[in-house]
Amino acid sequence: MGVEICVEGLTKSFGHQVIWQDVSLTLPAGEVSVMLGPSGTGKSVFLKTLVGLLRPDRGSVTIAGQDVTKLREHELYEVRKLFGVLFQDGALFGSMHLYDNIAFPLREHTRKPESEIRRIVLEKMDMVGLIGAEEKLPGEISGGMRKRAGLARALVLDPEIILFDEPDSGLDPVRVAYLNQLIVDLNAQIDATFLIVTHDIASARQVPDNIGLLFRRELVMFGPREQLLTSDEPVVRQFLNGRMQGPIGMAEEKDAAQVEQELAQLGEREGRNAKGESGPKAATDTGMTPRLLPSPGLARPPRWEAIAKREAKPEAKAEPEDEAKPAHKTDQREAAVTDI
Ligand SMILES: Nc1ncnc2c1ncn2[C@@H]1O[C@H](COP(=O)(O)OP(=O)(O)OP(=O)(O)O)[C@@H](O)[C@H]1O
Repeated sequence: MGVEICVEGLTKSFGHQVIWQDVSLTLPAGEVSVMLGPSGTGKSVFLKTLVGLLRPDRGSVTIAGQDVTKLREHELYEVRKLFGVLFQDGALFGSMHLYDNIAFPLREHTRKPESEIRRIVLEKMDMVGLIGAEEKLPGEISGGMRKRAGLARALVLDPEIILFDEPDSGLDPVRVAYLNQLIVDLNAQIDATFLIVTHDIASARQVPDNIGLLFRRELVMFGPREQLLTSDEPVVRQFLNGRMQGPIGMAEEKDAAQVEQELAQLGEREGRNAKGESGPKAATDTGMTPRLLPSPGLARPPRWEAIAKREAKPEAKAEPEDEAKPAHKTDQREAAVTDI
């Protein structure tokens, strides 16, 4: 299960406001990818464009041989069946019990008998740890439970692709940790292609196979997790370390002189020069974070062995030919598999 999503030269604007341009990347089938970026850089717009809810100005989104951007409404309806989407608040119907909320897509899109619907709903509720909460209303449960109910609903049509829009927003750190484990376990079980938009750096470091970063109306970088975690690109380093020094400002971009001065000061502390290039002591915040593994007893997808080997020798990734490049200029997956 799981299908590849191939995005090429995608540009989206609203009126004169360009949201992002020339975005190219491949979300590999069955893998987990995370999209990061400061607020307002168009991550949600990107998700909506993948599902065909928004039309781009230029470019293509190829899924299972079809360019989503060119499809008519009735064709999009079919392609959307490949997707499960977990919206920020779970997007549950407030007046429906969880059971009916989760059964909703099955009743809307299939002709399955109620006995079959019951089997599927209970199976998905079990997967997200919600057995026993069938009769609860969304208003009676915690935010974490609402997210899990939204996830169960996203799963009922057995999607090949699951999009998560800030699944961790509004959750405490412990609930986020449980949710991350659930995401990793689900991916191991159903092997669908996952794309997660998040602001939670700890999650972005541990959960995905691939990370992308949107900034300044473009995709700064997209590539395997270890390449971004060890990258010297100033925007990537600033974002993954959640600090003020660097090109990303409070509300807008900073001017070049200010960025240079900040990075020089930071570099003095960490042994790097103003461009962010590494010196002997620069490893402080570019280290690898251990990957979150599926729970014991879950079979790991076949790609895990290759990824584990690759990550076991991240120093090999630091060599120039293996460096993550701006995603629209090179195919990151080629670089990713060179030493597997
Ligand atoms: N339908 C729309 N019409 C006009 N502008 C829109 C529309 N949808 C989004 N935008 C604009 O696109 C920009 C990007 O919005 P988006 O919600 O995708 O950002 P984001 O990166 O997901 O932000 P956050 O991290 O804060 O959720 C914003 O300036 C927003 O106002």
